[in-house]
Formats: sequence, C-alpha cells, structure tokens
Amino acid sequence: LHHLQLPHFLCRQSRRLSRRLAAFLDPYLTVTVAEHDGGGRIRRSEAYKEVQAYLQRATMDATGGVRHLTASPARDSDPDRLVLSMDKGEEVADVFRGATISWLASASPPTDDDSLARRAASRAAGRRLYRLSFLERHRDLVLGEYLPYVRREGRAAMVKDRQRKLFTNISGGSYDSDEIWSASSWSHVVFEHPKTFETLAMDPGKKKEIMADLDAFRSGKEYYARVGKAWKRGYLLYGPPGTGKSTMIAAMANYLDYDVYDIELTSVSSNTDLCKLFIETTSKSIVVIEDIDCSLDLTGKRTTSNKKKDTAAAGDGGHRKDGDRKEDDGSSKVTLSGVLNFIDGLWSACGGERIIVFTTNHVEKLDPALIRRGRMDKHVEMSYCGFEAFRFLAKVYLDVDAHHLFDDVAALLKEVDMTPADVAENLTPKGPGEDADSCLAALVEALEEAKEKALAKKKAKEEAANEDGDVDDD
Ligand SMILES: Nc1ncnc2c1ncn2[C@@H]1O[C@H](COP(=O)(O)OP(=O)(O)OP(=O)(O)O)[C@@H](O)[C@H]1O
Ligand SMILES: [Mg+2]
Repeated sequence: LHHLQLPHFLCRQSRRLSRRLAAFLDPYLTVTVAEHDGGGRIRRSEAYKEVQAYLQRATMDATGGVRHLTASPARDSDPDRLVLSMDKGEEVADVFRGATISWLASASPPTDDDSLARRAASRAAGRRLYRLSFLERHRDLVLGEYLPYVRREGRAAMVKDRQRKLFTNISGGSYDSDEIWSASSWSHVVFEHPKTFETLAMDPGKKKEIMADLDAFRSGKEYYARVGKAWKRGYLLYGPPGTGKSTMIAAMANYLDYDVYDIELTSVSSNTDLCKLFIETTSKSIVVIEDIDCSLDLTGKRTTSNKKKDTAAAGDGGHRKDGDRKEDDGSSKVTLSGVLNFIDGLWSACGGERIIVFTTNHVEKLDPALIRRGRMDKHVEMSYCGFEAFRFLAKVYLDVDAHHLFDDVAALLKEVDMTPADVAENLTPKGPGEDADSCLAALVEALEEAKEKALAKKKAKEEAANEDGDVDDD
C-alpha cells in the first residue's frame, strides 16, 4: 500500500525493477515495432500505425496503468472528443487469453557511435517505437495470434477513426497526430469538402455510371489480382472551366472515403521528386493532377523537357542533346516521360487501391500516350449545363421540381453554353426578398443576355472574316 504514497517517478522505477527481477526467473521476450522500419525513412511503417491505433483504443478502455497521456483532437464529427495515446516512456499492460503482454512507448536511443549531428537528427525525427514484452512461454501465442490480432484491431480502429485529408506538395512537411514535425514532401489539411454526388449536377445516367465504376473499383481487389493488374484506375476529367471537374473529384473522395493527394506539378522540380511524392502516398487515395496541359509541356517529344530547350535545339540545326543539358540549366521540370513512368512503372510497384485523376480544359492538347486506356481508363467529359443538370440544380438550390419558366430555360440552354457554375450562381438567392420565381427569372435574363452576347460575337467574327477576305482579294 505504501507504494501509492511514493512519488510517481519512484513508483515507475520500482515497477520496472521488479519486472527486471522477474525476467531472471522467467525470461521476457521483446518485440519492437518501430515507426520507420527498413533502411529508408520514407514511409511510416504500417505495423506501427496499427499498433498505435490499437493502443489508443486500449488506453481509452482502461486508462488504469497509464498516467501520462497525449491528447489529440478526434475526427471532427465529434468536436469535443479527444483521442488519448501513451506518452513516451509509458507502459500499458494488455491481457490476451491469460497471457499478460506489456507495451512500452519509447523512442530509440541514439547508439554510441552516432555522431552528434546524427543523434540530433534522429531526435528531431522522433524515431518512436513500441516495445512489447511477454513471457517466453507465451511466445507462440503472442507471435502467432496476439500480434495479428493487434494489427487487425488496429486497422479496424483506423478505418473507424479515419480523418480524411487533403495533401498538397506545395510546402513539405506537417505536424502529425502527435504534434511531431515530420519532414514529408506532403503537407495536409483535413479534407472537408461538402460536395457529394447528391449535389453534383450532371446527367443522371452519366453520374450513375461513374458511381458504379467507383463501386466496382473499390470492391475489385480479387478481380485486379486475378487478371494481374495493379489495383488502380485512371480518370481523365475534361471540359471547359466551371463545369465541375474539381467538384467531381471532391465528390469522388467523399463517396469512396479516400484521401486526396493534390500534386502541383509546377512545384515539383524533377522526375525524381515526382517519384518520391508518389511513394509517400498511402493506399485508399486519389492522386490528382489538375490542369495537366498547363503544368506540363506536352508539345515536345517524350524526351524533351521544355520548350526553351526545344527552340534552342532547333537552332542548333536539329541536334538535340537534352540528356546532358537537362541537368545543367537547373530549370528542368517534370517531363512527359516522367509522368508516364509515374503512372505505369512506379504505380504498379506500390500496392493498394489508388485512383489517379487528371483534369484538363483542353483534352485535344494532350499527348495520346498520356491518356490511352490503361493509363487513363475512364474519360469523363464535363460539359455545359444541360436541362437535366439544370433541373437538378433547381431542386438543390431552390427546392422546385417544376415551374412555368422551366420551358424557357430548357429552350435557352439548348442555344447557349452556360456552365453549371454560372447556372448555380444565378440560382443562388442574393437577398432576403428573393425566392424561386425571382431567381429563375434572373437565370432566364442571364441566359438571354449570354445568347445576345454570343450572337454579337459571332457577327463580329463574321464581319472580321469578310473584311479579311476583302483585303486578301485586293
Ligand atoms: N456540375 C455541377 N454541379 C454543382 N455545382 C457545380 C457544378 N459545376 C460547377 N459547380 C459549381 O461551380 C464552381 C466551380 O466548379 P469547379 O471548380 O468544379 O469547376 P472546374 O471544372 O474545376 O473548373 P476549372 O477547369 O476552372 O478548374 C464550384 O463552386 C461548384 O460548386
Ligand atoms: Mg478545377
């Protein structure tokens, strides 16, 4: 009993001592699960994450043994809840079929031959680990059954507690759940886009088709394994600005419950960096490259890296020496071949379900190699607002199913190209006095205006063409 009166620190020490003593009588075995396994520090080990999730749950259940906990906010569906995990140096005991297993959260100590700099680096990187110890006679039980059980449970907890994230490569690194800076190429924010397929206006048939496609992909693990394909799928979304390409990506992520990795190609400095970025993406994610035609020079041959060089090489009398120059001028960017490699080679090497999405406003500019099936399996055209899409928006924005102005709108939409974005904007009530009638009237007005503008433009073009013709004739 006087144990309890001892300061906590001594208490812990004595517990540790007694365990050591016991180890002489019945030896303990230990297993270490490190945050970063293998040689590189590229990926966090899956096992570590699973153990962490398992222990988080365990500490919530029985906070008994653990006195120092780290709290971090849980997923935002419940803003008041905190997720508790063990502090460094804390131990928690778990009982599995009569065997007691104790988990110690710790950070790997620097080894003696480490230089100071290396030691500092490893501290900064926080080489954390979990060490579990158990009695030798429980060896088979723990290794054969308990550990797989922990991983399974941990995975389940992770899925349940998953906070969807939006990653970008614009500034590398971010704080992870334990407030430790991890120097990754990706930084993330919590992904909370409200768009779902329910609020995305497009042809209902097309929408259903896409959702079915996503469903088939998600549940297609066996299929992909059987036919020997990597579990991935490429989407190409193309269409004019404001037709909902980015919105569609958000809807897809919400539908599948995947993370989104948004690659800004212009801030990737080389093909190697692109590979690195890719390796750091996790399973169950959507990798997005927006406006692929703007961020990549697609006009050159697969080996050329940018336009400047192209013209310089052409000036050389057609002798191209891209290979050597690329490294020199420092401006070398990601090349088409780099992106192709990224899609095929590397991609297939990383297991797990991934979707890659390209968006573009100019599908005709893209290199056929980039968008052939197998790379971009599904091409989806996002087009101007049709009547079906309009009806959908009217229902979502104004909650009307039918209205006498619908016929006018239908006729006008056939003649005028208006993006869903513009239609949605017109259907948004601008003030307290606005209702469905005034919003629809405003839309009709906007459509008529757009029609006149288009007509005037056409006329001006024709006139210009005629004048040109006259000049040429002279
Ligand atoms: N089909 C749609 N259904 C509902 N809302 C839409 C749709 N298309 C566009 N919008 C609305 O219009 C806005 C712009 O759409 P979005 O950013 O998806 O366009 P985009 O196709 O990605 O354009 P860009 O080519 O310029 O990137 C969004 O805020 C979205 O709410
Ligand atoms: Mg967009």
